[in-house]
Amino acid sequence: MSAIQVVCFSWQFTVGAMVFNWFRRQFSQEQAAPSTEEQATTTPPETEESTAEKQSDASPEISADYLSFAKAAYKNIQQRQAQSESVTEPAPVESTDEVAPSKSSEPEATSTEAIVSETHTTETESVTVEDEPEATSTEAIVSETHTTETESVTVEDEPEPALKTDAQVENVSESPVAETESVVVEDEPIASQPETSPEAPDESLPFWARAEAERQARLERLKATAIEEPEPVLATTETTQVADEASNLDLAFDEGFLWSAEILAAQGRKPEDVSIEEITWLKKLRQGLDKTRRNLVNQIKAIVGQGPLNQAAVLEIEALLLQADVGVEATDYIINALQERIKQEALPPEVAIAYLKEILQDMLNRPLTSHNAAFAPEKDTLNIWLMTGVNGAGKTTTIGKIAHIAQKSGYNCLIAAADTFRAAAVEQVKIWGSRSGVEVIANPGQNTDPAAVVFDAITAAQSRNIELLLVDTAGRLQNKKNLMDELSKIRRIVDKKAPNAKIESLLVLDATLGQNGLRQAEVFAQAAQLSGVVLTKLDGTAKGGVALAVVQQLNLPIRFIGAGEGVEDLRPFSSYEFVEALLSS
Ligand SMILES: Nc1nc2c(ncn2[C@@H]2O[C@H](COP(=O)(O)OP(=O)(O)OP(=O)(O)O)[C@@H](O)[C@H]2O)c(=O)[nH]1
Repeated sequence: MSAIQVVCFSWQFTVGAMVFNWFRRQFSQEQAAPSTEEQATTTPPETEESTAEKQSDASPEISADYLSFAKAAYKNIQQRQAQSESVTEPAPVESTDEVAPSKSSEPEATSTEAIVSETHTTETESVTVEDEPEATSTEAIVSETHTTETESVTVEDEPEPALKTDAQVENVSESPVAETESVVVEDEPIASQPETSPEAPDESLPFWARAEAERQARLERLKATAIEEPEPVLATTETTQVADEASNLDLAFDEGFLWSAEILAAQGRKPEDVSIEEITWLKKLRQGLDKTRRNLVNQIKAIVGQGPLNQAAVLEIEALLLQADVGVEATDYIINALQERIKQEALPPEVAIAYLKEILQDMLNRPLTSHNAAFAPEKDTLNIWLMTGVNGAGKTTTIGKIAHIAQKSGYNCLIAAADTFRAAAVEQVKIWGSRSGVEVIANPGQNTDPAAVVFDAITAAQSRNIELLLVDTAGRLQNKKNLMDELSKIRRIVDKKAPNAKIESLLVLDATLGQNGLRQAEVFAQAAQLSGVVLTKLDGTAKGGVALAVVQQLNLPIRFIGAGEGVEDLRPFSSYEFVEALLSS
């Protein structure tokens, strides 16, 4: 094995360990594993309860705990990045380029080549594409304040071999924070670890440790049949040690980092499990919902802060919700629920907002009673996700982004370009496929039968042990009947050719269209046996409230949300995180 290959493999290993698995984040709670990757989505009642508690209990002590959590999380992120960089440093750009054409088995590290197969019977077209660097938007900035001087540190998560960040990472590793990173774990008397007292969390413990202890206790009660995998004491000791060290640092975090860390802490996450990718996404989500929040929340806060709701206040809230495209049905529901509680007593604004959060989260989770709570492709099985939606909603982009998440999360993925109605759509999906290093099955002819493409794609998927087949479908045909016929035909082919596959039919909806998008949705709902929604373009719209209208009117769960055009700008939906971002101060 050549030196170049050795470097490349060790680099890939590091990348594999570092890359955040968004699908696994969804899985973990379902499996009741003691990993800390819990999602509020899958346990709404408990999360709601704890959310409300936290909202109404924002004492200075808790704030201080959140701050130490953020510091510890930041330090851990730094530590991981420094470690990863020390391994990746020897890999120069040239060596990656050299290795890439040899088709390494790890597309993430050397995804410089993607093959697009055409389903044309006689012709197979290979397209080599250039390496698309990983999105570098995973950025968290904190300023580190030492007694006499202030130094800015930029941490940039760069799971891919982007040498341009060397300087930044060097900076980090040279900083005083990095110097204190060596963690001593032996002989450190740890008086009260969360693991040792899950039943009655010690009040003197930091907030995140109490949340973790409570979570452990909950899990103990719930998972009678689950495999017990006690957390190694070493890890806990390490966390505590890091937290202690970190809390001694004088760090001034940017608001987005702090808020994101709080959101993760509130879900029982431990500081060492916080990934920069999650922080970056949460910051982006909150920023994206800024317009909706400004229009909606600040005004609602002002109204509910005035005392018990009177008729005029109710009308005002109603108008605000309708303006945010929450829709009539969802608005009625929210107003009724609010009135139920607030008309009798005057609540402080924070408590009223906490209650509003509970109502919204409850609404967003309601479709999960009739659909799977956890949403991720099943490993070692063929999962087929049919993507539907009108042209321009972000369907192709969404397919590309999901393919990217799937690749990074270790799934074998394939795309079927079955939107043959529009020639450009096939080209577009090929570009996205190549960005993620995912193969695209297409038919070069125009207006060819989309069902034939789907048939070929399933055949290819079955012969190659593909775990996730993403099918792009046409969004606009000459008339509604044609559209319905085509979607029904595709569905028939899928059901017949892959009877054991796990099938999802996802509607991609453009949030900026608000209520108009929902009217289109109804057409698709009839034709495509929809099982979920992907809400795109939440960034920069004042109509973020449409998420509530979607679940209320369609009774479909939101599975992903998009908040940007980049490949990293789509993530699995968490009702807890969405509501927190929507209603945060
Ligand atoms: N701001 C923002 N733009 C997005 C988002 N998702 C998609 N877009 C943009 O929306 C436009 C349309 O996206 P497409 O993926 O081409 O939409 P489509 O539904 O496949 O439409 P056709 O390609 O016409 O079939 C593109 O310019 C995307 O970059 C998002 O979450 N935020």
